[in-house]
Amino acid sequence: MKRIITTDNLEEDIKIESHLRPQTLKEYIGQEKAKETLKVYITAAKQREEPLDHLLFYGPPGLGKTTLAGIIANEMGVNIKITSGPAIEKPGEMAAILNNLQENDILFVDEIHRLNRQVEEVLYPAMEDYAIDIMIGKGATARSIRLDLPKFTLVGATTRVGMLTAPLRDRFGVVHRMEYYTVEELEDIVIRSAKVLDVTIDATGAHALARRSRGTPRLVNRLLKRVRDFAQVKYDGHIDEEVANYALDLLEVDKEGLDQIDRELLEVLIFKFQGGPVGLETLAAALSEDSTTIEDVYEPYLLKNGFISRTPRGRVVLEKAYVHLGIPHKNDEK
Ligand SMILES: Nc1ncnc2c1ncn2[C@@H]1O[C@H](COP(=O)(O)OP(=O)(O)OP(=O)(O)O)[C@@H](O)[C@H]1O
Ligand SMILES: [Mg+2]
Repeated sequence: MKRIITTDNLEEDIKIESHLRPQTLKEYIGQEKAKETLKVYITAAKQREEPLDHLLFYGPPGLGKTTLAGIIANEMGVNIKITSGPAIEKPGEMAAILNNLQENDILFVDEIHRLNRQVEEVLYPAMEDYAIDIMIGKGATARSIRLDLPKFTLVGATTRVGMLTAPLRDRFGVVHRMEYYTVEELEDIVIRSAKVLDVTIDATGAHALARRSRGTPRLVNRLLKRVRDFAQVKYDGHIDEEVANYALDLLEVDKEGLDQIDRELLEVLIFKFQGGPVGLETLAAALSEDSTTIEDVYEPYLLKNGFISRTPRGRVVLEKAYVHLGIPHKNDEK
């Protein structure tokens, strides 16, 4: 079964996401700290007619990294070239991309932690000196020549900042961690999206969707889209709390935004491992999931919301999980 609250970019999102993407910093809701500093950098760079410093955004999927990169290009009035770590296989491909940029352009590299080492090395001089070194000739006559590049800004995005090599990370002038959104921010986002999609939603409906969206704009938009169908077919096209809850219950997304898989993870921790601590690999095996998916996709939300915690000896379940799942907890053991 496809997980509705996966934060992955599903095919259904791609169709609507392009419409729903805010185009300016003003329309971009939340991430106040990032916005404040970006505004200053953008204004300063424009005044000096220079490119922005290289920027790295990291954080869980669906929090608006790609959107923000597009907005920055927009606000700077420059072009953006979009690519991703796994898409570039050879150093020559990276060199060609860089060489085709125009002055002050933005190169957005999604999943930048997945660049291979040789490709990554092309970026070092490019980021530092706006130049690339290319080898010409072979064997004894081989030599390297330096080719100047237009001044550009690299915007990198990653869900796994820990996997970035130090030389790459150090070349970013600004490193920003994306935060989960508050319920209020998600309400604003979903109300805005509803306008774009031409559906009516009231404050109670927006609240119901926002609460179950795990702090993630991509999810609140996806839930909106699903709920819209229910509203259209079973109600008169208007989304209020009742419609939202009805649809979300059918989709098995609970009031804390947890779905079947989250609950299963918690139950496995509780029943199979007596609440932990249990190592990531062991947990992954018990769930038949791979450990990176657990670490990148499931855990961040559970950690952030106090359902589990990470200890040096492994993951442990917290009180809140027992309460939420209605499982009696043997507190006396502690
Ligand atoms: N701050 C925001 N305000 C309004 N809408 C937002 C905001 N951030 C993200 N969105 C919406 O959420 C969707 C997902 O955002 P985006 O694709 O930028 O996430 P991402 O962090 O790049 O995810 P991934 O890591 O999967 O690439 C977009 O369609 C966008 O409309
Ligand atoms: Mg993205």
